Amino acid sequence: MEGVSMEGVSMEENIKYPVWQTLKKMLKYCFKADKNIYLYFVIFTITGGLYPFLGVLLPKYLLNAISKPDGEMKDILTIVLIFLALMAFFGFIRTFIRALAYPRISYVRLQYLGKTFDKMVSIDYKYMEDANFLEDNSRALDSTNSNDNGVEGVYSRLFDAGPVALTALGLILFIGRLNIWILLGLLLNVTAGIWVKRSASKFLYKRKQDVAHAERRMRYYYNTTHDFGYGKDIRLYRFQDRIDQNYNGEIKGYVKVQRRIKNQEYFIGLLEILSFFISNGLTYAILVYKTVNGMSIADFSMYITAVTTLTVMLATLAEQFSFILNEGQYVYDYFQFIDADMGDKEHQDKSEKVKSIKERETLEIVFDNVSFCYPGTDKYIFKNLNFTIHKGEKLAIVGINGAGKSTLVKLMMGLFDVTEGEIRINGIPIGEFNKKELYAMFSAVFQEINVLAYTVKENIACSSIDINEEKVTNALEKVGLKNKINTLPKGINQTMLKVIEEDGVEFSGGESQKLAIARALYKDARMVVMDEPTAALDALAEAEIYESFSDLVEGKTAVYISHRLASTKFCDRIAFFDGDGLREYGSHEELMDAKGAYYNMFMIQGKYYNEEVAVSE
Ligand SMILES: Nc1ncnc2c1ncn2[C@@H]1O[C@H](COP(=O)(O)OP(=O)(O)OP(=O)(O)O)[C@@H](O)[C@H]1O
Repeated sequence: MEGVSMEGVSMEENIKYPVWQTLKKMLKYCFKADKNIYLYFVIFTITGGLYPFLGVLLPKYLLNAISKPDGEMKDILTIVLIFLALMAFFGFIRTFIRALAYPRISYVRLQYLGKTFDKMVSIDYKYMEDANFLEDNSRALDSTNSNDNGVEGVYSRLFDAGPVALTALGLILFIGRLNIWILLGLLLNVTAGIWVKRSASKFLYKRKQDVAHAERRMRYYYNTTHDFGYGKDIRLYRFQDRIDQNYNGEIKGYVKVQRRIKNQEYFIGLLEILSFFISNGLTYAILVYKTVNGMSIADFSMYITAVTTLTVMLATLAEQFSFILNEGQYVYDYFQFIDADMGDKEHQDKSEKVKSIKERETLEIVFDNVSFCYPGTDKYIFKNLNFTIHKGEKLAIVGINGAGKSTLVKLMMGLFDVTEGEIRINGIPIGEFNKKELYAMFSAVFQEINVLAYTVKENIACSSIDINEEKVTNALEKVGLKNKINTLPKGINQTMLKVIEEDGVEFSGGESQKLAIARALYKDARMVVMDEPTAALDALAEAEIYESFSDLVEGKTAVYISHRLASTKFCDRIAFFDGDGLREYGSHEELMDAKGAYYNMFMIQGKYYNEEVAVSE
């Protein structure tokens, strides 16, 4: 695929792209999405294309009527009225059709935007944790975000270009019959205009990485100062000065990029002015010469209006054409982005080979000589890791911060691909599963909880159809949220968050965590993965979850990551990770007897609990 590196999905700074192919694709897409736009285009082109001719012809007819020796006021008025009536008629239709078509064009653009949503939620997870991913693709993504640029900009300009092109064509034939040099002068002017705009845009496109980089950094300051979440830390730790200081540095960087772009535009803009002078000089010289040699004043006036109108039309056409060329580039990036396989395409050959395991079969997961570094880094989080999570086993994963506990579960669930080695689920390498099937095997609760602006029951069932309300209520009861739900006016039908509905309910951190556990319970997948699921819970709620843990994971293989070592007691085995990988593995009793790293950590944590208990006693 031209210009796109599949691995990093970063666009090369290649400013060539297949314009016609891109436009053809856009036109086909528009036809599929809304055929009426084509009908409107035809009417708009005819009415809008004829309209300017009225302005060109009016002066000639008027001057002829006025200069007639026996000319009457009545004739002049009739001419004016006929022209005005025709102008009003064409003008009205043109404006009316445009008003009908534009919302439809916006609708088509929103369909493109919807496709980016689909894409973003189905591409491999590894892209979501890649800091450069959004930056590399920002122009492709932005191309669906505005009414003025990108997809909608190109459609609007194509729509508007119809009448302009029709008028220009008529006037070219009209003026061409009089004198070909006037036309050539005008064409020189237009070509220079297109060239100037295209050069400026190419330069801007080449700098797009710099611009996106500078904008991302600027946006960071906007987000941190506007996000309530940062408000407390910024005030209490006096981050204001630091923010000011850094922001001022960023502005300088941003302005530097903008200045380079504007300087370039300025220099090439001077050439455009030069071509304008040449073209206009030529036109006036030829028309004056012709009038001196016998052409009537009425014709002089008509040709001057025709040339002026054609100049405006060609300039508009040039502007539209350059705009389409320039913005089309971002639409091309958009298509490249949508069409690129980022793990979201079902492969014919792969789906034939796709393996699956029996419906309710309990899972066994084997890490076979697994090594892993995050994409774009060379630091190994694991090297030659070997261990097995047996069928039905409850494994606690504990260890120091940054040891790779969360990374381990991300690998196990296929969110990242291993760098070396293999992970197998019931003997099948995870790469051979269909991604949807793989994700369906896990009920997971993560450290970060994401509540969506849907109803409580939709947040738990993760669907809006076929919700088993009894199952929802049971899950809520098991995680201790029943009382909370009973206080909500609409119960499980209450919308969450205030982003969409004003009466949306906001849960506390702990309540959201309980909701996430309820979601995992409802999913009832074959394996349960809990990554710090009780970090935000109070001691009572935590104890309740601990007590009901066996019930929650009954008959399933389960992995429980926690810094609270008390949680390890209800697990069958413990895997202790330090910065160098898996350090200790065994049951709680075995590891305590071994008096190693786990024993030390357990004793240190226990010491403070015991002291606290002693003090309170
Ligand atoms: N997307 C990422 N890209 C690059 N490095 C990452 C990424 N996510 C995590 N890391 C790094 O991987 C290492 C392991 O992180 P991980 O979150 O797995 O540790 P953890 O054991 O779960 O830590 P904690 O106990 O603090 O939650 C850390 O050094 C972290 O900085």
